[in-house]
Amino acid sequence: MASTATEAAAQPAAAAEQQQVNGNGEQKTRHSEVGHKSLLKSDDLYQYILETSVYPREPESMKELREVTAKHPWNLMTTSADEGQFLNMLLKLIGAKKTMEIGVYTGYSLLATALAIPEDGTILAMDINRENYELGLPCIEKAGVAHKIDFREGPALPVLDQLLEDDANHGSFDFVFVDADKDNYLNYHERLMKLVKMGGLIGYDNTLWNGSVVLPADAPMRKYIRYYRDFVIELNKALAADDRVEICQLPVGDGVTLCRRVK
Ligand SMILES: C[S@@+](CC[C@H](N)C(=O)[O-])C[C@H]1O[C@@H](n2cnc3c(N)ncnc32)[C@H](O)[C@@H]1O
Repeated sequence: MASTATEAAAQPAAAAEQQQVNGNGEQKTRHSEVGHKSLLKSDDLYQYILETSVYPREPESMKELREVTAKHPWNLMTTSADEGQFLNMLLKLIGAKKTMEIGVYTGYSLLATALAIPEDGTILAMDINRENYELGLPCIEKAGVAHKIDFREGPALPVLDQLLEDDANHGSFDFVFVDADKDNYLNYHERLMKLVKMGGLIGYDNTLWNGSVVLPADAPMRKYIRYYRDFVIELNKALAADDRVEICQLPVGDGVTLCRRVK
């Protein structure tokens, strides 16, 4: 179960050791630390993407929500602006109408979704914490898209089980974004495979888990990174072996794996 407090304790992306050869031909170890959680390990390149392609096109309401979130102590949990732009484009491309989000926090990915779906589109949004959702809600209301959102406070798993009791919900969702407790992703997956329509998409966030998926088990890692690392590795293997979905793992943000239901 994710602890928001421990997630909040997250520091910027992990420090990286780089081997470099200096002018005298000597091997040198350079210690570098990037100040963002994108897996693109260059501040300059990442900033270039944000400043060239993301911020100039970011809707005003998303900018406001990002700024509100930046003042919150757990702000490292938020979906990044480039990932928000990606989700918004993806939802438009697939023409998503009935959607779901597990893990809302202050609502940046939720607003990216709400702005992408049509006027009569819906988002069933779940989070154990309503307070954070309410922090971003004024920006969502100002954008005129709050009517699309059905927010449920509490753990997501029982809500999914409840949905499954009604046959009408089976195969009915166009898109689901999962960005919550990593130790439950496989439990979500089994349920979502029944709730998402054939050809529908599930996006799992943080599937590269701060780069820790390729670190040796005994490498130094922050406590919460270590705790979820094995769950994320297990998820990635399970999704790769699951013939009910086509998959595509993208190095956007902290890694997003898209699953398209085909069975
Ligand atoms: C990484 S944040 C979500 C970020 C969000 N998508 C955004 O764009 O800002 C993870 C969220 O999952 C929520 N969460 C943790 N466990 C949960 C559970 N069992 N059910 C629903 N939400 C949960 C946390 O309260 C937290 O707000």
